[in-house]
Amino acid sequence: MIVLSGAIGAGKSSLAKLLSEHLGTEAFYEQVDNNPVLPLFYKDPKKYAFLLQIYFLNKRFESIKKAMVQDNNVLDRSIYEDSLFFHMNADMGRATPQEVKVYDELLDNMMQELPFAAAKKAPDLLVHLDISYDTMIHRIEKRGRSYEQPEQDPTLPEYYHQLLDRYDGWYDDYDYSPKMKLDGDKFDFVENPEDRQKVLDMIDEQLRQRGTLD
Ligand SMILES: Nc1ncnc2c1ncn2[C@@H]1O[C@H](COP(=O)(O)OP(=O)(O)OP(=O)(O)O)[C@@H](O)[C@H]1O
Ligand SMILES: Nc1nc(=O)c2ncn([C@H]3C[C@H](O)[C@@H](CO)O3)c2[nH]1
Repeated sequence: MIVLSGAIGAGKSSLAKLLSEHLGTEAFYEQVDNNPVLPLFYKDPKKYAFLLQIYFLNKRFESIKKAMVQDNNVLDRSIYEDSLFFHMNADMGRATPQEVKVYDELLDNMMQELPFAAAKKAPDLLVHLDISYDTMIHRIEKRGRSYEQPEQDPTLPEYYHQLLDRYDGWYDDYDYSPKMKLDGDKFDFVENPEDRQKVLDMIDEQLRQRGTLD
């Protein structure tokens, strides 16, 4: 299983599609457009942060169980990033210490139940898409989900800045599996065929080193 990570609009879903087609495997996407809690969360984060987190945790767990049955299936966000989001929101006063405790214990408990707890303890590779604030905003605008637009809510730019800051430390500390970082500002793997090929070559190389690609 290959896991993609990165902030909002980093290009995870786009790369998941590209990579899974290239490898002939299956991609598993985060529940966004059909997520009934996400718009509620952006409208009233304090009320819905915990519920949204439980929603994502449940869906993520379901995806991981399906994705891990075959080498090189692609997951478009890691379960570890859910926790990053939630702890950031909690530090912003949007969840109580009790909610954080329940979440952390539930996550811990669920992780122990994953089938790979017995054999493979983690993804085969984490591919992190690193983007700047300007790229993030540009992509959020390009994609156009109404509740994510900065003009909808004057606190969103600060939320996005904080998220990117946390991601830097998170990637440096991540040690559950081999990892690689791609410059998401530089490589336009969505529009530019040359960039697409370069990115796929870099990932293939890592997979060969891990023994999951011939
Ligand atoms: N490397 C790239 N170069 C140019 N455009 C890109 C790149 N990656 C993504 N995009 C564009 O940015 C937008 C967001 O991309 P995508 O939905 O893949 O991001 P994501 O990381 O899955 O976001 P989220 O976590 O919010 O779901 C899309 O419009 C996509 O076409
Ligand atoms: N609060 C919160 N916790 C999460 O675990 C989480 N995971 C994703 N998201 C939001 C970011 C994008 O708007 C959108 C798509 O990634 O969903 C989250 N929000």
